[in-house]
Amino acid sequence: MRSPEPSSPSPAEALLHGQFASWGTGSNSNSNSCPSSPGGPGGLSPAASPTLAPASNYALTLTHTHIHIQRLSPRPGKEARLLLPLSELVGCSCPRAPAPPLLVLYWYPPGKRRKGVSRRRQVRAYLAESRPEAERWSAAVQCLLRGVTVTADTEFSRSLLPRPKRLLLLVNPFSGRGQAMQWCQTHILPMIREANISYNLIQTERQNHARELIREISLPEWDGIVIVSGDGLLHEVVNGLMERPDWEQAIKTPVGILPCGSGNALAGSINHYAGYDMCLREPLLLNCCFLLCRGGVRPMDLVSVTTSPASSNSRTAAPRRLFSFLSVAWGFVSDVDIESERYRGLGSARFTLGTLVRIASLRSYKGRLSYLPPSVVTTSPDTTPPPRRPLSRSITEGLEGFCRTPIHRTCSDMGISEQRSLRKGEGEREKEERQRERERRRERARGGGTGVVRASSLAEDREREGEMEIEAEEGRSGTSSESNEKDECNMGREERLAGIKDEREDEGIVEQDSSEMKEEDRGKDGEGSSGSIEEEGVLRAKELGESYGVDMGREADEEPEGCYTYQDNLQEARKALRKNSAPSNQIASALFSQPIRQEVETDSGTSCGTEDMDLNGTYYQKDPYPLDVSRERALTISSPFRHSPFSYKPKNLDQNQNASRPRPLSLLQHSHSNSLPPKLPSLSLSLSPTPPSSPSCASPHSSSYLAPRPNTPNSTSPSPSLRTPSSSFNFDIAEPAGPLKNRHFVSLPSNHPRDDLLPPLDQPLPTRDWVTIEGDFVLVLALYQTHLGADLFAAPQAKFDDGLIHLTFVRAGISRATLLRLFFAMERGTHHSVSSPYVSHVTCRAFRLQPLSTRGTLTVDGELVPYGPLQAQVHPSMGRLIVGDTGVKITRF
Ligand SMILES: Nc1ncnc2c1ncn2[C@@H]1O[C@H](COP(=O)(O)OP(=O)(O)OP(=O)(O)O)[C@@H](O)[C@H]1O
Repeated sequence: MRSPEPSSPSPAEALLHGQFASWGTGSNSNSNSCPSSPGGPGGLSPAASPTLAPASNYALTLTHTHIHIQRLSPRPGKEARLLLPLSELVGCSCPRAPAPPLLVLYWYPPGKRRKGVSRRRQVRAYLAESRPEAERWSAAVQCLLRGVTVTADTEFSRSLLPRPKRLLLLVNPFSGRGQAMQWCQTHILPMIREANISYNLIQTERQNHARELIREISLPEWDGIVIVSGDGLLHEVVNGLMERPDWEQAIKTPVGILPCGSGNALAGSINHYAGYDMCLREPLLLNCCFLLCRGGVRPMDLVSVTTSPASSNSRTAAPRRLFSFLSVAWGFVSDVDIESERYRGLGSARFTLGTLVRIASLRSYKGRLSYLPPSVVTTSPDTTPPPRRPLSRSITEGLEGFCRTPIHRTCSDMGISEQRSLRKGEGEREKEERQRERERRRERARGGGTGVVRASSLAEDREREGEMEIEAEEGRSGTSSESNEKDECNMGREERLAGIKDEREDEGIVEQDSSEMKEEDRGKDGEGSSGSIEEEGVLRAKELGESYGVDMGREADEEPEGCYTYQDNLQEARKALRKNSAPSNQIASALFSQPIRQEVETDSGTSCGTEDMDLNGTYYQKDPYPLDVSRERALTISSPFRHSPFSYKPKNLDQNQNASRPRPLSLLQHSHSNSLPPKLPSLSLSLSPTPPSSPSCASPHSSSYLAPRPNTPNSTSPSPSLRTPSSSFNFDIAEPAGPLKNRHFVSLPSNHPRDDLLPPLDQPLPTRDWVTIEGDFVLVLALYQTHLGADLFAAPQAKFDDGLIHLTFVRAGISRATLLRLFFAMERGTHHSVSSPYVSHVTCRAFRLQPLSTRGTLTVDGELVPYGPLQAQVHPSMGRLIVGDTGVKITRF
């Protein structure tokens, strides 16, 4: 028995006091197995009661915060006391007659404070003297759990209890490793029922199913909408709410998340906010489910994101607006997110693996980032009262025995049709659309696609990084922007031409990375020169540990705090993979299995490989679209969702890969863009207010303050799409990098909240207060929650409703070791202390991102959006999130 040295409550504290007998047979009483949750397996059946005899007697005292349990016989005494905090209870019940008069407590104490050790479910049952006594106790405990004000004089009865909360559970059976339905059976539904919450569970059948449902349901019937999935499904729900005509009211519906995806960023933030240790998988799920049952709601910021139109016919298409609760990512982060789809079977370890693979072939992207720093940061408390929800009908399906039967696809009395025919139609439409898209690409290819690409040697880059770091140290008083500008000025045209010449000489080397390795090895007098260029991207990652070991050591010398070698990084990477408990053979098979080979074949065939060979030169006019073949191949990898959305069976790795959501499975095949690191320091930063001199700068391209600096690459050789000044922003700047999900965008209601800090996407930004940075980026990440994944504490300062966007951007030139270190530090949230002149963390209220590289990936909440200019503004406290009861003053849902 847990005995945290409880002191006996004073009589004044006691709300109730009574004597009970234990329930069960002797020492087995009050174990986890007896009794189980109401109606669940092993539940209390009348037949069971006569065989079980009371074994011990207890005195129970209920206070506002605890249930004090003192064993009276046999062996009374201090050690036979249990203090059961109400904060660890999800519910209690008193089973109906003819079951014996029991008080059943559902207790989920946290496990030991070790990562991954989860809450343990304990069921404690006490036999009351009479049924009314058991019911009185049950009502009293539930009143306390549900925030009903009570005193010692209160006459406790069921009538004091508010009606049970009703939750709409939306389950994506394919999220993460496809365990959502299984976890519903084993963890989620039992706990929700123990908390006396009514629910209606619907399995989504396809993409946008949740979005469509949410647009149409009658919201007052629900106290909350809960996603049993990853962050992607919540993105659908938020946008479904915002697409309703009554969006203003609708978006105030509390939303919650029970993590069954791979990233589970929001769940990680909720877990952190509750003060729990970082955890993954079932422990995380149990924590979040527990918090959900406790039922606290907090305001949550939403960010309105305006993206480029998806259609390539941008003249007619309008920018699209969507709402985001988590992140906008460009470059490294979005690449890893999308490309690691192929490792979906690994669960969250897919991101670790994806990170290693992407670091092995690092890219940079040319672009322009503008942001509006917060002048006065105010968090707006959620003052709006929760909407009243008239009880129109009971939606709780028969709970009794629910867990014994397999869960049906929907447990609903709402008459939601399966829409199978619609799905079929959509499949065909999608196919046609893909065909059309391919045609368009071929046409463009014939016309000559363009790309701005370049590369340089890693060794040179390291040197530059070292210099920059020294500079940054010396001139700490100045900003990194100053040093960058200084760099820019120092870098003369001749030097650049020489650099270009050097790079040209490197042509013919298979891959940029390989060339980097060779150069690096040369720089090391051949030391550790593995020389051989492995075709496997991942082999490269592995080799890096060997062939870069020396170099990383050198970097460690340059950076005194880091006796952190690449070997260490790899060690840590391995540990992380182990921690994520993806079996090593699974990871190995993911590393060496078909998808990657496929990628390599493609690489060495016509797409990336060819492109990467050319990357060694400077800007170049690409040959008519060498990517087409591989692209087509990539695009024809279809989602199994379309084939068997209902099947739910254990998957092996391949099946898992196939069962992933309909995202491009092989974006690596059409990987493309600028290689890293760039040879020429090309960052330019402009701080408004240095307003454009005249209103003639209608186009950001022609704007003086946004115009590329004289020595920036696109000023020397801009790609044709950038060269032509236009009066407005050209959405044709890029095409979507891969098949966008089968999204049909519904026009938003006209009375939507305005982005008052932003002009339309095709207009120049305001001249005051904005900061603009132009150059080559490795990544830009805008985050508004603390976590980017359940184990990536990427924005430690973030709060659900701080009214801020937390921007992290990493500029080209950063070394692989530093980048890897940054990501490992991110697990602990200590990455802000990783000192590198290439890494910046700022907060803002709005930002605009203008990719100038022709291709890349952009994600919003981890979902692919059309590649092109994008802008976003935070709308403080617009939504409401179920975060649980964490001792903070909160509104209950
Ligand atoms: N039944 C379904 N079949 C196919 N796709 C679905 C289905 N239900 C939802 N989806 C789509 O799949 C994506 C769901 O992914 P989700 O984010 O929930 O899981 P995940 O990607 O594993 O987790 P995370 O986003 O945390 O990494 C969403 O974009 C959603 O639109």
